[in-house]
Amino acid sequence: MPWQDSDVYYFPNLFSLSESRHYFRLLESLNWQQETLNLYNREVKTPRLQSFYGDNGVYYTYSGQRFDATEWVQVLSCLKPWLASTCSQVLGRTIQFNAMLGNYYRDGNDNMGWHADDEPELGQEPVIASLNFGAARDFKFKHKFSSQQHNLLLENGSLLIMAGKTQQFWYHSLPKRMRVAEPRINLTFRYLINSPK
Ligand SMILES: O=C(O)CCC(=O)C(=O)O
Ligand SMILES: [Fe+2]
Repeated sequence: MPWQDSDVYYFPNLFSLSESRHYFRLLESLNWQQETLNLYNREVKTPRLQSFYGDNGVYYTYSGQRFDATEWVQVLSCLKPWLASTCSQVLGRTIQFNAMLGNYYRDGNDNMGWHADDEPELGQEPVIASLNFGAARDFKFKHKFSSQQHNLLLENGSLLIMAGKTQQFWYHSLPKRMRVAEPRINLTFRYLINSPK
């Protein structure tokens, strides 16, 4: 995408309709959980389900809680090297992933608020490869220091890659869409640099 301070690529139809359906069905059986977060002493349920897989010992911290990765399962072990080589071709350097944070949006009410994936464990200029299955949903970008905004429709069977300075300069979000009745599964493959436990 030709946006300033960013390195964003969108590939629709990376998978055919029947491949996407097949993946959606397989991915429905990941260990989806609705996390409860403590925000200002109130217990708040995240407005979506999440799952977290990764190499042995990989974890991430979020809102003061620590999440340890579940061991890889077959569908993810297959997607991971294939996605890493796809990203390596796109970016022209070797890309690896050691974790996958998944999001399950049950319908258009489920959403994700504005954030940047800029935690220290993601390192400088992280590469985040995001696969989309099921309902098409709007995905928004908002520049951190100017008024620029962009909208991308993330369709069934598509890939979004965010790299370079994207997380440093932009927030992104997945807003509610009341008219969407179907579920959506999103997989974000990442590389986490963990300090020793
Ligand atoms: O569901 C999406 O496409 C957004 C996922 C996301 O931004 C994240 O997991 O950090
Ligand atoms: Fe994100």
